[in-house]
Amino acid sequence: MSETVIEVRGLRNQFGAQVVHENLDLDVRRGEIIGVVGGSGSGKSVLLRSIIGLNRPRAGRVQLFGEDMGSLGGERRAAIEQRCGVLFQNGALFSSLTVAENVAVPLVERHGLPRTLIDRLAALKIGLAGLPPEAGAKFPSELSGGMVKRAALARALALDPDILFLDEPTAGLDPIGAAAFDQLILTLRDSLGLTVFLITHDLDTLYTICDRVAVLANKRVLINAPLAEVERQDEPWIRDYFQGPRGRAAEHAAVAAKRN
Ligand SMILES: Nc1ncnc2c1ncn2[C@@H]1O[C@H](COP(=O)(O)OP(=O)(O)OP(=O)(O)O)[C@@H](O)[C@H]1O
Repeated sequence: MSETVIEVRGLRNQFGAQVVHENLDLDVRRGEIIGVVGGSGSGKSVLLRSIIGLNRPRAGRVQLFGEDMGSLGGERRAAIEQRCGVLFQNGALFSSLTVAENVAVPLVERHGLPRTLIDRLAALKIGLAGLPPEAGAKFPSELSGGMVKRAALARALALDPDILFLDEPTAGLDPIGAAAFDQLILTLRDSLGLTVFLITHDLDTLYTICDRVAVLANKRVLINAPLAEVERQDEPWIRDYFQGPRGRAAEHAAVAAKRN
């Protein structure tokens, strides 16, 4: 079995009286694309933020690459954080910077590299994310929704991460744009050997690119397994989600795509 790169144990998150996670466990293996699903407000983004250290849990522990993030400090922690690239829900690009400048931000912050090298690396990442070279000079407001996602992806790839965290990357894209983005994630995983933690509501994404699916409900991960196994669970949320009309349509589309 492949190495576990993210290990979450006994996680508890609470805001005021609202308990979002209680005794939550999750394992993510090297090289897999894991799809994280759950109802709105079930705590998917809070889980992501807890794993990358932007949210301090009330209890439990998060290990990345075998290191306990709660007890690490300083340079060691920064070195591990650098191995994580994140694409936030809305892209979170700086609107006053061009795409190339946005992609350069992590390179400038972390490396202190010469400017010419930073510019070349930024151009490389822009290409990796499937954008044309001229997109580098544009501002986020000049881009389509799909291009904004790709620009944010280029920035997430800036420091050559081992794990890519994506929070609803295809939300707001048309079906063709969403399918193209899915294929890009798959290609990047295969070519760069990434592990991908992907929050999504997009059933097509689950059926086409995810190796395993983690379902968040009742404040914890109910199941973390290949889709075929998840679908068979007799649990109300899972049944409604996968056996409803949208779930069935996505399944049929995936079967038809594999046949062609
Ligand atoms: N910083 C915070 N302060 C207070 N409450 C918060 C904070 N962050 C998240 N929450 C609450 O935690 C719950 C889970 O939020 P989260 O954003 O993780 O949900 P989600 O599953 O990602 O939802 P969606 O699918 O709608 O994006 C929500 O009720 C949210 O309001």
